[in-house]
Amino acid sequence: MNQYKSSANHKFQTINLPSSKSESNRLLILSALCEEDFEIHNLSEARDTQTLTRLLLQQQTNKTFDVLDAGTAMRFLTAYLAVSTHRPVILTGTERMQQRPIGTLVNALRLIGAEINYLKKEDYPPMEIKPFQVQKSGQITVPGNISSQYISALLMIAPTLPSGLKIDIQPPVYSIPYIEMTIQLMEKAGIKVERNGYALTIVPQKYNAIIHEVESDWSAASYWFSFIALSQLQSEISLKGLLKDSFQGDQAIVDIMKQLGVTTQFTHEGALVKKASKPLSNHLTLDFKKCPDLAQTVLTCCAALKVDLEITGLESLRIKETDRIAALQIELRKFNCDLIETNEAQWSLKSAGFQTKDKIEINTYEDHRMAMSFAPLALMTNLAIQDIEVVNKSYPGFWKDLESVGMQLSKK
Ligand SMILES: O=C(O)C1=C[C@@H](OP(=O)(O)O)[C@@H](O)[C@H](O)C1
Ligand SMILES: C=C(OP(=O)(O)O)C(=O)O
Repeated sequence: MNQYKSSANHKFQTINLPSSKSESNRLLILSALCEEDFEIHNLSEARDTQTLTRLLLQQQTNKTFDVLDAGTAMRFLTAYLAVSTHRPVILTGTERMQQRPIGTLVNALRLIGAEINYLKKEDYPPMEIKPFQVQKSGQITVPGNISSQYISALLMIAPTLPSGLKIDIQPPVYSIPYIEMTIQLMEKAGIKVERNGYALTIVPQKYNAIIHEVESDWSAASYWFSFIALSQLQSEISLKGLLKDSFQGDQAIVDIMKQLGVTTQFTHEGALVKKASKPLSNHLTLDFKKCPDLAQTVLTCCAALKVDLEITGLESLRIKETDRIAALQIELRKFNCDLIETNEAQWSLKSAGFQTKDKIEINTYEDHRMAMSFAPLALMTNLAIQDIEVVNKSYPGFWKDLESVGMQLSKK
């Protein structure tokens, strides 16, 4: 058990954020698909990225590819191995990974011509992937509302297919910024993606090697925005390496936090984040379809600020590292707040009753974002956060950074 306690004074601080996990994982796959290696600077140190790097390096010798709990690595490697392995291989992950569906992606790949067999349960990892023989189809339809990672995975392999690929994405389309990020990085590597609404056409093309500097991670930055939102008026923090014109959709945190009284000023170093006022309203309406990874940060922060929410766009949270909706419901209850499904795909957060006790224990459900999203609430009470190593998935330096701004950690 690990306990966090706030300290009184938070003056100006600088945080060296981790670099983007999403951008890093795409660059690794694109580099592997290119005949020459990319020159990638500032690659993420997240466990997910380290795992993907290691698995790609061991590609020639590995029989089993274990992605642990890395969803993007699982989805991207499924497509990558389906078109590039020269011998049958096994792709697997943690127990939770074996509960995160992959059937939609596998169906699309099978239509294209891939040979993939489930080893335990239909539509879920682990799978055996055999060498690709001939392309059977150059056109697939993929639902847009399960995981954008399937679409990114298909997009990245598309130019390497003998006949290219037309992907028809069936609306509604969730996590659009992640699809945009994939396309933008592919375009940077010289690939042309023709767009006609949600129909994307990629003719056979070769990737060009690129030099790329990975930006700081906006999802990781969100915990610092929450930290400032819960701090005293005028508190400030400098978040290094954040770009205003980012590849990442989670920069949406800037506009969300503005409504909670937090201002953002971009400098040549990154972003200067300041608590300028109290929340502008005690009732907000927010949609997380484009930024699902911000949901936990924003809901915990709003609960602590006693800001009620009407929420949409949480559906994909059920199939992430844990069922994030259920996890939030249980943990927010400990602060006397309720997250209620009011209608299908609509939720309300009732925050007015927010209260703390001397010490509150937070379970993290093997989900890094549960740990990091509740951590700023240690400004208000003692928190005993379970299984703190969970943050290594995306932000290994999180607790050290939190200590650097004056939070006290005691390990028990
Ligand atoms: O492509 C990516 O890098 C990601 C896409 C999103 O997943 P979904 O598309 O499954 O929502 C996001 O939640 C995940 O953390 C990273
Ligand atoms: C959902 C996430 O990651 P993944 O799907 O890659 O496991 C995340 O980092 O919040």
